[in-house]
This record gives sequence, structure tokens and C-alpha cells, in this order.
Amino acid sequence: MKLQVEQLSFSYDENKIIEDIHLHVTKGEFIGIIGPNGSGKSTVLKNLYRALKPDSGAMLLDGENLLKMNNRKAAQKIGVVGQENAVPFDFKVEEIVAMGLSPHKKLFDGDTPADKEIVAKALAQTGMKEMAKRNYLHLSGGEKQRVLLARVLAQQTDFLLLDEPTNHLDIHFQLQMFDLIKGLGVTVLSAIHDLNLAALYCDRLYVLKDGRLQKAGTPEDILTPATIQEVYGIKADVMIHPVTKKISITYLPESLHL
Ligand SMILES: Nc1ncnc2c1ncn2[C@@H]1O[C@H](COP(=O)(O)OP(=O)(O)OP(=O)(O)O)[C@@H](O)[C@H]1O
Repeated sequence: MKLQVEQLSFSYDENKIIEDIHLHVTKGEFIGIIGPNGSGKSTVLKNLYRALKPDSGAMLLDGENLLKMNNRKAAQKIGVVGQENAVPFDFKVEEIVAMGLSPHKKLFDGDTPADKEIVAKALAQTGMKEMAKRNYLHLSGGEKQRVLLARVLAQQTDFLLLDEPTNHLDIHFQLQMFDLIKGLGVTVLSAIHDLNLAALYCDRLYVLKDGRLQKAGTPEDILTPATIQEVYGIKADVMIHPVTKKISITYLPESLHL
């Protein structure tokens, strides 16, 4: 599995939102896209999962043009958890999770015992088993996010595109979901706001600012006080944590006068 993005640009009307984005993701990598609000992270992902159509550029999955791939094939290969977690009708949780199976089935195929097992497993993995019969629209933001993660697990793809997949989750579920995704051994490209989470889970990071790729590299290369200042305009203290051996960031707010 290899995703290659070359010279990707996208505009809303005349407004250039992202320009000349290059990135690649290879099998088994967990890659983060970071950057300030409005820097274009979701726009890159939406182009990749074809909610938006690029002005120019190439997006290749295993050498195949993503824009030309039929929907069913794309859904067999790529699982998506977008930022908006709206689902148009009031389905039950288990029905939404079962929708993840559809790229692998034919129209009117019934659910087999194996399908039911996949759905039950995805519900259990995301801590949503007890809520399987609840109506989706009545769930909290975090619970909805876990349902959509369960749906993408049921989709069983080798590649996940995630847009802030844990932004509504409490710290327990943030770590549980990222641990779960990491444990699947699949390939991941995810927008992530929390730089400490990005440092814990990502192999490499791409930094976006004002719709342009600013930097790319390992968390150690990228998450330096200088880059954090440059990209986010804040002071930070950065160390390799003695226990995790990963980058650990402490923010130094102005009000503390440090
Ligand atoms: N439908 C739209 N029409 C016009 N401009 C839009 C539209 N959607 C997004 N934008 C603009 O595109 C820019 C990039 O937005 P995008 O959602 O990709 O940023 P982001 O990095 O994902 O931000 P955040 O961290 O806030 O989620 C922003 O300036 C945003 O206002």
C-alpha cells in the first residue's frame, strides 16, 4: 500500500485553500497532519476521500489514480472518519456500524453470522456494545465519534483517513482509540490537533500552514520549540519523556510570565 500525493491544489471559488501539497504514506505508517485552525488539513483529507475535487495534482493509491477509482473499490481500500459526524436519519448504533460492511457486499445481501460477528467486535472494541440499540442522534459527541470509528473498523480497510478522529473523546477514549488503531497495524493518515498525541502515535508528521506544506519529518524533527513558535505562535518546552521516550511538550502560556 502506498499513497502518493503530488502538487495537490484546491480552491473554493477563486480562493486558493491548499497549494502544491506533496505527501506520501507507505504501508504500516501512522502519519499525522498538523497545523493551525484553517491551515487546510481537512481540505487535504477531503480531496483524498473525494468529498472535494482538486484543481490540479495527482493522488495515487498503489499507482492508481484515486479520482478514477470507482466508489466501491475506493471504499474497500480506504476507511474514512471525517470531522462532521452527522448521519442523516436516526439509525440505531448497530445499524450504522453495519453500514461499514456494505463495500464488501452486494445489493440485498443479508447479514451473515460472520458479518454480525464483525459488527459485534467493532462495537466491543470502541466500548459501544451496551449502546448498540440506542438511536445515533441521541448520543453525545464522543459516543457518536466512537460509533463512526466502529463503522470504519467494520469496513476492514488497510488504509484509514482520519480527520481529528478523537477530538470529542475524553482522554481515556482518545488513548484507547489511538491504541486500537495502532494495534490494527493498518496504514493511517490523520489530522491531529493535539501535538502530544501526535508525538505519541505518529511515525512522521506533515505541517500545514496557510494551505502550504511547511515541514515534514519525524516528531523529533518537527516538534521543536522553534517550529511550534513559528507555526502556532506560542512558547513551548520540549523534551524526550524519560518513560515514553517520545517527545513531550509543555506549553508556556504568556500569563505565567515565564
Ligand atoms: N465550504 C467552504 N467555502 C469556503 N471556504 C472554506 C470552506 N470550507 C473551508 N473553507 C476555508 O478553507 C480553509 C481551510 O479549512 P480546513 O477546514 O481545511 O482547515 P483545517 O486545517 O482542517 O482547520 P481546523 O483545524 O479548524 O479543523 C479555512 O480558511 C476555511 O475557512
